Amino acid sequence: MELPFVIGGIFAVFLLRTLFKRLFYPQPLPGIPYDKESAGRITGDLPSIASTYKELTEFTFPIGRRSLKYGSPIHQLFMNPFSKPYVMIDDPREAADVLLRRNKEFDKSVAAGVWQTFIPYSTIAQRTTPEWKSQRKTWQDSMNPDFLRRVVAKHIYTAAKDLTKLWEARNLKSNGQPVDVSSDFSYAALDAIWTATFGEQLDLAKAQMQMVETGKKIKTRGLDMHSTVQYINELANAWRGALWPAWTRWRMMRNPNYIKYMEVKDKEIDRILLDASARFQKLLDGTSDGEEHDTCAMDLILRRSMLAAQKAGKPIPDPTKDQRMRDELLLFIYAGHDTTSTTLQWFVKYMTNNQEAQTKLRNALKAAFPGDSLPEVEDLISTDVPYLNATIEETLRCSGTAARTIRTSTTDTEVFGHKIPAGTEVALVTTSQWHPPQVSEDVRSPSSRAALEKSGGIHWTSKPAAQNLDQFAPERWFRLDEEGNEVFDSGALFQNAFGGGTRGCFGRRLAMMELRIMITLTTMSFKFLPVPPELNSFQATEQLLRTPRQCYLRLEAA
Ligand code: HEM
Repeated sequence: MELPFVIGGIFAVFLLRTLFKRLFYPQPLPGIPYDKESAGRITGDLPSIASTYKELTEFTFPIGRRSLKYGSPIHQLFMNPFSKPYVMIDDPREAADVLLRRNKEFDKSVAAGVWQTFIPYSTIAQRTTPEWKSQRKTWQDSMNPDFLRRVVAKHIYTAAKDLTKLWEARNLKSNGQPVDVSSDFSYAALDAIWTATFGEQLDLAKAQMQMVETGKKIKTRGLDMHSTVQYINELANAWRGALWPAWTRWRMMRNPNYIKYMEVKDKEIDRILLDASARFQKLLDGTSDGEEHDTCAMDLILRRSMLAAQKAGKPIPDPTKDQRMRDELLLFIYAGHDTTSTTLQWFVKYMTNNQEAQTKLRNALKAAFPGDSLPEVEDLISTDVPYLNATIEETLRCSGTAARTIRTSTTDTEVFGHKIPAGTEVALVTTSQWHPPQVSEDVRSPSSRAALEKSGGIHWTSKPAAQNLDQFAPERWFRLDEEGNEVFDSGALFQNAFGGGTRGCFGRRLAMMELRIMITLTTMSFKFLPVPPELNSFQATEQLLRTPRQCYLRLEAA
């Protein structure tokens, strides 16, 4: 064969091979550590993620800890074939900086996923556009502290009381044996967020109590709604490792279960919206703006939109046709249910395993709310109990309920001195559970450096609060003030559990109120006694959230 043909052939094979690799193999971002073996296969990190998941039923924290192995607080993962690498930022300080101060370079990620499929018109599924801002503005007042105190708190309080009654019933039947309470939290949290959003009761904890007392299964509308809501958590798994996310979504939307749950959910929303609209049509007589009739977040928004139409002389809009309103209401339910339920499950586990902290918390609550009965709702939400605040912060830190929060770079930028091209998905660690590898100050962003200087120049890992991070210790959230008094310090550590910045958790105030009420009523009503090791695993099952695999309690009246 002629030499030029041979050379040409070799060149063509080389070219094809390079092209094939470019098209099908992971393309690491220069300078950012990654797993070499993963980069050498089309499926990237998927096999190692799958095996980690198989062994531990979670992957975000264990894979994130690779940063320790690399000695770098930033690394990259090849999560989906044929797509760009994910950049993992495992440094709480730089994560907070991206969330709080770098909104011009990073926006909420809207990669095709569970929200984009299930509730595409809700705020969580959208980039931060002018439309998003206007939609957020419409809902802003539903998280106003006065609205929460006046309208929402009593609903959460009722749900928390129902939970304590359910546990009284469980305790009577249990003969001192441990009982699985994971679904109790799921029911109580859905009871709470459902009434806070729609003003109607689902009475899930009450239905459970009836079942515990009679030993018979019952079927209620509330239980149907619970299964519908739970379905979204299961959906999250469908995207993990999807070769082609758009195809996964297409297939899912044709799944009979998906269709069934969608129908149930749509029917229920239609009914609720039409009932509320009819109620306000009778109430809005033009003499006042009707604020006193609000019973929940939906009422506030619906009444205002009806009032605006009335004032403009336009026909009252049909709320069932308002896709943005429907999806935002559902977002309240989905984002506000499992998150609080999961965090509360971790809370009781930390209490069970830290009896001293539990006693301190109960004593602090009893000192704040003296007397034989539980505090009334007004008293409960207006009294500051520093040890309760510290326990909540520590629970959020240790539980890592939402393990990461994701941003997309909107422009070519840098993190830790590494180039991050526009359109890269950046996964930010939400908890301070270990010390990240150290880097020199000059590779941090200017805003990160300025923030350190402003806060006194001490790096967080050298603070007393940041020692023994694997231990549950509410005390780390206290500092001494000028007079030498111990005071609660919410800034003792970086707390990214709710994300942050413009796109941080919208329901944070509601969530904190709910944690406050649920924790106070349950801790004042019961002692959480130690449970045997075989029911005391701290392993998590990671779906959309990190949920404890086991959540058993041995209760005793406090
Ligand atoms: C302990 C409970 C909760 C935790 C740990 C939690 C955590 C989070 C996190 C990590 C995010 C992403 C933030 C980001 O990307 O920066 C988020 C978003 C969100 N959360 Fe929560 N959440 C909780 C409770 C709630 C509740 C009760 C609601 C009720 C309405 C809620 C509504 C939302 C909404 C609407 C968003 C989307 C915000 C946006 O995209 O702009 N969350 N939450």
